[in-house]
Amino acid sequence: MTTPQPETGFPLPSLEELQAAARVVSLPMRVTFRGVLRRELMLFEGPAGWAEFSPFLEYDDAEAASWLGAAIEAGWHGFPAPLRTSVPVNATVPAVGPEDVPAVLARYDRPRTVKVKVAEAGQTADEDVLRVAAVRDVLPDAALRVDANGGWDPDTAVGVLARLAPFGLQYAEQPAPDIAGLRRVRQELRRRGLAVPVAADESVRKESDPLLVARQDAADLIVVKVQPLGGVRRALKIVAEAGLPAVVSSALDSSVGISAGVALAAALPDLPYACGLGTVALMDGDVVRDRLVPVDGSLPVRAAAADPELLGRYRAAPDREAWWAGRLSRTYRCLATPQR
Ligand SMILES: O=C(O)CCC(=O)C1=CC=C[C@@H](O)[C@@H]1C(=O)O
Ligand SMILES: [Mg+2]
Repeated sequence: MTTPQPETGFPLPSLEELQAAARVVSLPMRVTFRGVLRRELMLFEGPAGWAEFSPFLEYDDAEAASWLGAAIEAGWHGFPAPLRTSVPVNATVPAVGPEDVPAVLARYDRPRTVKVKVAEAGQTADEDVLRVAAVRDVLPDAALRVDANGGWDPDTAVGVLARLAPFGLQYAEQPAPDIAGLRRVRQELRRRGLAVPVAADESVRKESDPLLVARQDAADLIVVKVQPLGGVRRALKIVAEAGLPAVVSSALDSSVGISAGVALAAALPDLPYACGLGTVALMDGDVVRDRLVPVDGSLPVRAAAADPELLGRYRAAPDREAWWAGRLSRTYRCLATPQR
């Protein structure tokens, strides 16, 4: 172990130790999400438990560094003590056609909250409205939220949210690409008397300063994800410093990564919203036998250990293992010698 790193706040195992503990898998999805039908990820078996390192393939090494910090926390240091034994989660509906909405929702056991993806590239506002309407038809009493992933400009966001507001929206996640856009959407929604709170996701996890959105009063709440924010402890600190309500969400992880999200949700002093941690239900394969799939709208707070047979079944092809080994070495260097 090294001395505590400024980036992570805790010592790092050596690269050789990480390499020896690493496995790479490719998990099939049931439905396209973020444009992918397979989720590739690296797992480590560390002394404190199983850990996931799964930055999306297009991320560069500098962006992936905080994801590796989160995995090292999970595998080598463990999580802070939980304050609760289960956490409420939302169902997630990808940008599917309205006819596919009932089948997606059927994968979830009694959801009370649903997040619906909107503003998908190549789709129209009418498609968003039809998708949200289809969810409302199936679940008349559920809390509904939408996630635009920054896909609208501020004017479009306000226009489409005005059409979606009558369905009853708990909040709109990242309705515009940047902090200035979020501020404008928030102000304009208020001016028009539309009671749709604005949540920041990419404007927290992709900004060099995750607190900027709170300081600039650009959102009503923040979405926090363990891997991009560098671990459970760092995410807890960001939430405390932001002073805004937080929603814990996934990065489309296997059950191992989801267990870290659950650990964060379990350790937050306040958990006012259901967590976006139900995404294992969208996957067709997992590395854990007792998968962290929501039951009766919630997940238990517990660790998740990868199973040797499943690791073998979903083992990635040799060229992909080599790619991940290269990414691990480069990302480790970024983490051990931070630029900032
Ligand atoms: O929050 C949820 O309900 C599920 C997780 C989720 O939506 C996401 C997971 C992974 C990558 C992101 O594009 C996406 C998000 O934007 O929140
Ligand atoms: Mg989001």
